[in-house]
Amino acid sequence: MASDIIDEIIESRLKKKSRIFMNKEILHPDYIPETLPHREKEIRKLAEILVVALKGERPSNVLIYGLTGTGKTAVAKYVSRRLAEKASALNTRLLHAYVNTRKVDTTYRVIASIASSLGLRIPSTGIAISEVYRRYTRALENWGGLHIVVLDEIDYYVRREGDDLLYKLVRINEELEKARVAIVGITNDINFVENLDPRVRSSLGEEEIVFPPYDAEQLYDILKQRADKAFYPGVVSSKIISYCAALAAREHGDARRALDLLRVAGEIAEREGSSIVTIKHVKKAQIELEEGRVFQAVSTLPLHPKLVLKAIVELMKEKGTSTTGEVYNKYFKIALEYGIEPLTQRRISEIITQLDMIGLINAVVVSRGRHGKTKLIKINSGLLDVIEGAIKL
Ligand SMILES: Nc1ncnc2c1ncn2[C@@H]1O[C@H](COP(=O)(O)OP(=O)(O)OP(=O)(O)O)[C@@H](O)[C@H]1O
Repeated sequence: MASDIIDEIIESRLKKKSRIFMNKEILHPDYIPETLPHREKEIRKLAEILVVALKGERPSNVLIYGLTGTGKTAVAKYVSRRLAEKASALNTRLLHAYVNTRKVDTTYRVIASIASSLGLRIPSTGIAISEVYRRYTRALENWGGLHIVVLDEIDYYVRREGDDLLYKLVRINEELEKARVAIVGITNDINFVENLDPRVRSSLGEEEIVFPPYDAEQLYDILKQRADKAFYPGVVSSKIISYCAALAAREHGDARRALDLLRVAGEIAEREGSSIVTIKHVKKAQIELEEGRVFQAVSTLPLHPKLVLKAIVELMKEKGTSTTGEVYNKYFKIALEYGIEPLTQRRISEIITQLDMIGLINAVVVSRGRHGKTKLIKINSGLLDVIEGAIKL
């Protein structure tokens, strides 16, 4: 029986050609288009810093910041790839490495990944980090060229592993005679830089480029360029593109979010057997994406914030709203039920503020007359089930 269902799905999905997507890959966040509209200034600035590499000189290290989805990764990959292509045509020794240090999550793997772009094969375990580093330095020196190393999402890495590796990398040129390394660090956390070791900060930020958020018109152009190649003609009207652009512009001008919205709206249209994408599909996509984000945010919370959220969910279900004191009492009980030592009320107040900042709850300060102030805490009722489902203890 079950295999019949599978056969049926395979038959209907694989054999039926999409009427919506001509090439869905084009809407994928990792896809880098031939041109990046509205990033000409940033491309020019990064290329002007790095171009000296083609003359064999070491470019300054660069720190790129800007909010999520402002094209930092796309621009850094685009410029370093184009320079490497040019270098190969000119017979100049220039190679580039790109590592997302949030995904490649240990120091060992980060250096191994950087080294692999020089053709080094580092075993996945078994040698000391210092040895991997030594092999990388030796390979650089034997090769004698310029290595552009793009380290994306470095704030995650530094929070997790500290800034030792960055320190080593920005100092590596002192150990090298023939080869040179230039670092391009990318982060969307503006405060991150302030917490760096001052020596790392001054070397890494020899040059800084700030990426501003996109406005609705710029997002329109970005979406239009991708939509023209991703969808069959007539499937997505300019009204739909404007609508997605306006929604994403309202939420800090994030191109990734705008593209996700368009892609998911297309998927919903396809699932529903429609031949065009409508505003209704975009609205549904918005809900689907929001639920996905909330689920992700909740499931990656540490233990105590999860317990606090569980307390708030239970109070929401019992009485529709709650105060800081009630949340603490409930949290206290739940923690004991799970055999976990409860934190102080003060820590719980901080956690409530953090949950509010992430947008999982809504906390408003209210006066209780002589009894001072408290917070009224609520959860958007549309998200209650998703949040509850995501709290796994
Ligand atoms: N100017 C642009 N033209 C075309 N596509 C763009 C442009 N800017 C961003 N994008 C696309 O938006 C998505 C997100 O961009 P990107 O990954 O570069 O953002 P980011 O600033 O690095 O964000 P994050 O901090 O989340 O990594 C990618 O699919 C990228 O191709």
